[in-house]
Amino acid sequence: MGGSKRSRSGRKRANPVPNKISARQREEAEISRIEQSLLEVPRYSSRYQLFRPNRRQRAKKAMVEAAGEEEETQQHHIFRATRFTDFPLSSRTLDGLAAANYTELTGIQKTAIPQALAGRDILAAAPTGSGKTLAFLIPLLEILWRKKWNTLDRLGALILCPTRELGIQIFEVLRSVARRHTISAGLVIGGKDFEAEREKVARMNVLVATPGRLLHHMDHVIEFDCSNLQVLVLDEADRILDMGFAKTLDAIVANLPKERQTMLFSATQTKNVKSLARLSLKNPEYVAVSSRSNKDIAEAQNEAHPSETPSNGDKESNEIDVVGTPGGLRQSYAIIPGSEKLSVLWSFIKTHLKSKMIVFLSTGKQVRFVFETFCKLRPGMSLLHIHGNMKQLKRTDMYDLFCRTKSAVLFATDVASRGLDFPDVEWVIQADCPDDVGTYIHRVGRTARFKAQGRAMLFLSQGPEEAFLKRLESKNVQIHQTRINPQRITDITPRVAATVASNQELKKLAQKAFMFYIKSVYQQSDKDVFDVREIDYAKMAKSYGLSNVPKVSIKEQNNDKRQLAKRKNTTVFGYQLRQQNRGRALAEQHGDSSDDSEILTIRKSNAVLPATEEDVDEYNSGVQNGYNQRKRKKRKLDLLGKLPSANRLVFTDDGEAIRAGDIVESPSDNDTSDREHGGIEDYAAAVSRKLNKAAAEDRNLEKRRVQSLHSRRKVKDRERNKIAKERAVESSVHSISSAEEQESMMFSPLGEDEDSVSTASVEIEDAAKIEGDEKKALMILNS
Ligand SMILES: Nc1ncnc2c1ncn2[C@@H]1O[C@H](COP(=O)(O)OP(=O)(O)OP(=O)(O)O)[C@@H](O)[C@H]1O
Repeated sequence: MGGSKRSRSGRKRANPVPNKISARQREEAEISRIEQSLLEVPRYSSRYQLFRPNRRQRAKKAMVEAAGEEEETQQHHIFRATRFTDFPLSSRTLDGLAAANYTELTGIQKTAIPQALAGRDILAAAPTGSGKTLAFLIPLLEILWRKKWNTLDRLGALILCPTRELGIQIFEVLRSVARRHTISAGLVIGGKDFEAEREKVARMNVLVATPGRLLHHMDHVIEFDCSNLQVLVLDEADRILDMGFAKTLDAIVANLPKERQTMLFSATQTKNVKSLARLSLKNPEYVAVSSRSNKDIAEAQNEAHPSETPSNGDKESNEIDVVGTPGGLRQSYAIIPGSEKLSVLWSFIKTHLKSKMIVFLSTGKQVRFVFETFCKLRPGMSLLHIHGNMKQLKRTDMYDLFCRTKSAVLFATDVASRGLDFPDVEWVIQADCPDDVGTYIHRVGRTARFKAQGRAMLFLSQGPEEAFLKRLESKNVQIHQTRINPQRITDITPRVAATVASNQELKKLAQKAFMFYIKSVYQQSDKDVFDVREIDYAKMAKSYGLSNVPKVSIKEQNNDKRQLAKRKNTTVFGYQLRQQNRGRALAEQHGDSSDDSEILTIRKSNAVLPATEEDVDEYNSGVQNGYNQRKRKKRKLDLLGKLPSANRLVFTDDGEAIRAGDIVESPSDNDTSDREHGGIEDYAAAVSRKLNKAAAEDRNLEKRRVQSLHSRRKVKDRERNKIAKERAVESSVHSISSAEEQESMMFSPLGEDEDSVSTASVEIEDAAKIEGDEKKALMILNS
């Protein structure tokens, strides 16, 4: 056909595209240029190290430093980048970033992106609101683009995050920066239509997912193939790696190829080698960036090496690396009596009517109670609430509404504490003390995001909670005391009491909020900070508008996981895994189990329980196990005549905790004979008496059953013998049987019949009747 065409005029025209490069060729040239420049990206490893260097590595480092090579590697142009355009990125990604108004790099983006682009495993820690999302999304897009990923290649990248709202948020950012890429991406989170997702999930190249829902797809969608996965990202990695998600994560990782790039991001990064080992990281780069002036603080952390042992109690000190709070954040705390918290909170809201704030509370029940009560008291600004047990649609509505609104209060559980990027939040109030420093860091991180300023206020109850300040101090969290002027506090207790008294629903809610709060304090593992015995129950109940203190009983279990594990001859880890399956406990912890009973039974656990409703959703496989365990336990209790354990703690109406074994109940009680005891020995004797009595009853029952079985069998035998005897007579008449047979029949068990007469007279009468009938029949035959 030739390389040229003729024009209409007949003149020979040169080929229009002899030198023009096709789009494909251009892209290939771009890929090879980028790959070339990434070949030289040096590792940080001589400065940023996750694992303690061995002697040889230390010697090598010393040599490198002596030769001044260290300086040289850090001078690589990629480390001097300040804008996205300084990085070797595809024009597709750069266009997407520009369109979304991202131009300058943040600290974590500067340090993490080059290492990630070079294909290395990464453990990244940077303060909240410092742009970690882009730090993993950009490399992920680039890696798939360089590999020319398309639909036929199936799943190429997977991003796991702990909550649904965070999943939605990450997906939105992905959509905005990947607008010029041709890959497909999907969002897989709980609370959405599974069937609708299942059709699409297998066709996606990138998935943003919560662990439970993803595992559900892995288990139920045959076509869902992850064997080609290139990149795995764990956002809020320490949360996903903790005990709450352990089982699900392990199951997910088992479905993924070992040859992949893994990236972990969080503001409170885990350095626990054991939990990291589950991800099979390959020589990971540890990238930590502090808030202050966005400078890397890896040098300071070089000495702080990860713990090899699972921690007990103070989780942060061993496992979690806290890289500080955002630079624009001012933090303060106030010490107030627990019973005055609601009044102080109300007064605070009333003096900040134009602000946008988040109020964190421990349980879903408290969130609902405070929200409903404050709504009724009408503070004069919008009130919203979000917690794990809300319907997903309502949850998303609340999230959207709070994002859009300029001034409002959002009452929330820790479901909203991680990763969420609500714009322009001015205040974060922690009305209840957070579980640990990690939770504190994430909660306050909902304000002062990126370059914004923000304020955080922590309410600590007088007493043990003040010890939380020491925890913050140990992690260099700068926090200042604010003294509350009593003159400026409006005591809302009478108004709350009147509102609660006039509304039965609210009263029930108040009771539950009270009980679940006590329970949440009791379940905390840091006993120096959280102590139920220090709570003034009467005052606390009064502040919730209740005239009586709701009864709360707590079943105490052994405090020490290790001891328990030892007794059960299992590892601590094994014990913790079993603990996670307690689905109901999870639901209760976050507020909204369906248990309406007045008396709440609390089982203590030191295991870190999943924190959100989706955990419950996602651990539904575990729920069945928990249910069976509870059923077994209930049967055991029934056997004990429903006697409680001697170690159980029971709270009196005055809030005093006493052991069940030490209770002397009133004579009016039904079980007085057994329960009137003054000490553990009497109590044990009572239990043992009860058990012996139950065992004796069981034995009698069994004896009677065996006896009746015997007598029935004898009657049957007798019947059989009668018939046999008849047949023998018959055979002698007709000469059918042999002589031996006749003999055996004649001497067969006739003697026993007499014994059984008394026990089965009715049957014998019948047998005699049959005998007579048969004889008649024979006679007729013979005649
Ligand atoms: N390079 C950038 N330029 C401008 N804005 C940015 C940049 N990187 C991130 N941001 C903005 O900063 C905010 C916080 O980012 P992001 O949510 O990624 O923080 P984070 O570190 O993941 O926080 P958290 O620890 O709470 O999850 C977002 O609003 C995001 O749009």
